Amino acid sequence: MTLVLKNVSYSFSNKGNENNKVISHLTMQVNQGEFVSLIGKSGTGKSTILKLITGLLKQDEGEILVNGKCVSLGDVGYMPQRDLLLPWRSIIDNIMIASEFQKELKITREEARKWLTRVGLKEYENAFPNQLSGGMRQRAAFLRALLTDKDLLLLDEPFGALDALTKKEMQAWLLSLWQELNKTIVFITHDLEEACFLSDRILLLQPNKIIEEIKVDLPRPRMPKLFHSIELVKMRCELENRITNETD
Ligand SMILES: Nc1ncnc2c1ncn2[C@@H]1O[C@H](COP(=O)(O)OP(=O)(O)OP(=O)(O)O)[C@@H](O)[C@H]1O
Repeated sequence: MTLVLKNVSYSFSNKGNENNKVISHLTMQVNQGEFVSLIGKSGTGKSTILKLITGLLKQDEGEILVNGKCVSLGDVGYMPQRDLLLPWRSIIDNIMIASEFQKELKITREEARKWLTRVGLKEYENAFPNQLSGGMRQRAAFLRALLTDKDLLLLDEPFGALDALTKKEMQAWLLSLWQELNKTIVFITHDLEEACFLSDRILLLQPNKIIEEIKVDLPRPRMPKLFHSIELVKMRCELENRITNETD
């Protein structure tokens, strides 16, 4: 599974107005099995890029190809920034929803329960989304995205609403699953440490719409103790400088 964006531009309104372009001549590639994070200040267009990849939005110009073919809605696994759990279905039924539509990777209720246990939601399988905290809903939505049979997963700040400890657990868990399930992941985050810890590459979107690439050469498998390593701390500082310098 290779994702390619070639010369992609998008404006929300006044189409064709150069000054209003949210995405301008963006070219990027994500290779099979890669973990790539998109970072950048608020409003630089990160979520818009994911919506373009899913097919929820259609680019004004350029091409978006998965394995050489144009993407259409439903080709990729997507966890949007707002969780979008179905309010009338219990948590376990929300998790099971993908299984109802896909041929491969069908999971049984028993398996779904095991997954819920792994994300600390065992007691909530029969609860409804409005009975859960923001962080719990986020974990359920994350699980739902993960348990699709799609090779490409687009995750928009999946751990944004989690407390620091749960977040560290979920990050380590995501890495082990990413390897186990051989997924390709595009991940949005504002947490620079998280981007360093998880990614093979980081794409930094600057407000001037230039995209910078940073390779993360930290060895794998990565364990939480890596957060305290000099290499990761240095990389985090460098990213922060690159983000702040841009507007200086
Ligand atoms: N539905 C919309 N209609 C009009 N403009 C929009 C819409 N959604 C986003 N925008 C604008 O497009 C730009 C990019 O938004 P986007 O949500 O992609 O940024 P982001 O980098 O993901 O931000 P954040 O980090 O805050 O989530 C912003 O200026 C935003 O105001």
